[in-house]
Amino acid sequence: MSLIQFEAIAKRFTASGRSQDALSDVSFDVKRGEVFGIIGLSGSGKSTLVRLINRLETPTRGRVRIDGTDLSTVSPRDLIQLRRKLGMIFQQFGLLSSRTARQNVAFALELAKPKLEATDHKKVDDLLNRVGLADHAHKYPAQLSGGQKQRVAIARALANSPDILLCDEPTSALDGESTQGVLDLLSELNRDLGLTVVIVTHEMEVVRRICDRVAVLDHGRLAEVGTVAQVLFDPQSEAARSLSRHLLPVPPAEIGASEDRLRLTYFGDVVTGDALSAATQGAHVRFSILSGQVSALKSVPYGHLIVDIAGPDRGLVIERLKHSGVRVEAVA
Ligand SMILES: Nc1ncnc2c1ncn2[C@@H]1O[C@H](COP(=O)(O)OP(=O)(O)OP(=O)(O)O)[C@@H](O)[C@H]1O
Repeated sequence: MSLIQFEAIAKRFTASGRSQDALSDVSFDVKRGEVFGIIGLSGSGKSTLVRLINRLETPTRGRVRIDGTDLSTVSPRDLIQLRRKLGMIFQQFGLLSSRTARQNVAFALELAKPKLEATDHKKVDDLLNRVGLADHAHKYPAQLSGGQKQRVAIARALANSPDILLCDEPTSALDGESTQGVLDLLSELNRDLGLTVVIVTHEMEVVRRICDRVAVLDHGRLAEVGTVAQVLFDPQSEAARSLSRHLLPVPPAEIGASEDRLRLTYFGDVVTGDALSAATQGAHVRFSILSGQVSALKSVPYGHLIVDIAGPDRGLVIERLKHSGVRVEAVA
C-alpha cells in the first residue's frame, strides 16, 4: 500500500531574480515497509524531493500525500503531529556538539515535553543500545567516529517512533566499513520495526545493498522508477544507464575487441546453478570466460560473466541461456 505519494510535483526556486525548476512533473509512490532509493546526479533534485516529504519545502505545483493525507491541506498543529511520524538523518549528522550522545537522543523527546520521565530515559537507553552505542552514551560528538555519529543521529531520529525515516546522503561522509555498518543498521530497522526508509544517494552501491525500489531523477524529471534489479540491469533511461554502468564488469582492455563477446547477467538460484555448462552441453561452440563477478542486490545474489561464444550453435546456446533466466547482451 502506498505510504508516500508524489502527484505531478513541480518545484521552482527563485533567487536574485533568477528562476530554476528543481523538479518538474514528478509522480511516483513509496510503499509502506520498503527501502526506497532516490538517485540521480548532483543537482537533479533529490534533496528537494525528500524535503517535500516533511514540508521543509513546499511544491510549486502538485501534491504530496502521506498515508493519504494531502500535506498542502494540513493545519499547522496537524503538521507538527505528522512530522513526529517522520525521522530524518543527514550527511553531516546534525548533532549538537555541546551535548553527549545520550543528550542528543533525549533532545528529540525534550522537544515534545519539558520534563522527561523514567520511561523516556529508558527509551533513550534502549535506542542507544539498539544502534550499538550503549558504551558511548556519555561521549560528545567530537569523541565519536563518523559512523558512530550517524548512529546517534539515527537513534535520535527514532526517538518519536516514526513510521518513515528520511535519509539524505546518509553514508556520503563515511568510509567503507562505517558505510556498511550504517546500511546494515538501516536494513535491520526496516526489517524489525517495519520502518519505511527513503534514501537519497548518488552512490549506486547504497542502492544495490539495501534498496527494494528506486526512482531515478534527471534534471528534475523522473527518468524511471522500478525495482533495483529492473533499474540497474534493464535500465530504460539514459540517466539510469549511466548511473548503473559502473556496476557492470568490463572486459579487460588487454583482451581486445570481439564480435563474439557477450555479457551474461543472472539472479538468485541461477547464480549457483550450471546455466552455462547446461546451455553449451552437446553444442558446437567454443567459449572462453574473460571476467566474472558475483555480488548481491540486498540479499539476492546476482552475477555477471563476460564470455566469448563462437561456433555454429552460438544462437542455440544464447536461446538456452535466455530460457534458463540469464540475461544476454552483446558487448561492443
Ligand atoms: N533553496 C534553494 N534556492 C535556489 N535554488 C535551489 C535551492 N535548493 C536547491 N536549489 C536548486 O535546485 C536544484 C536541485 O537541487 P537539489 O539539492 O535538490 O539536488 P540534488 O540532486 O540533491 O543535488 P546534490 O546531489 O548535489 O545534493 C539545483 O540546481 C539547486 O541549485
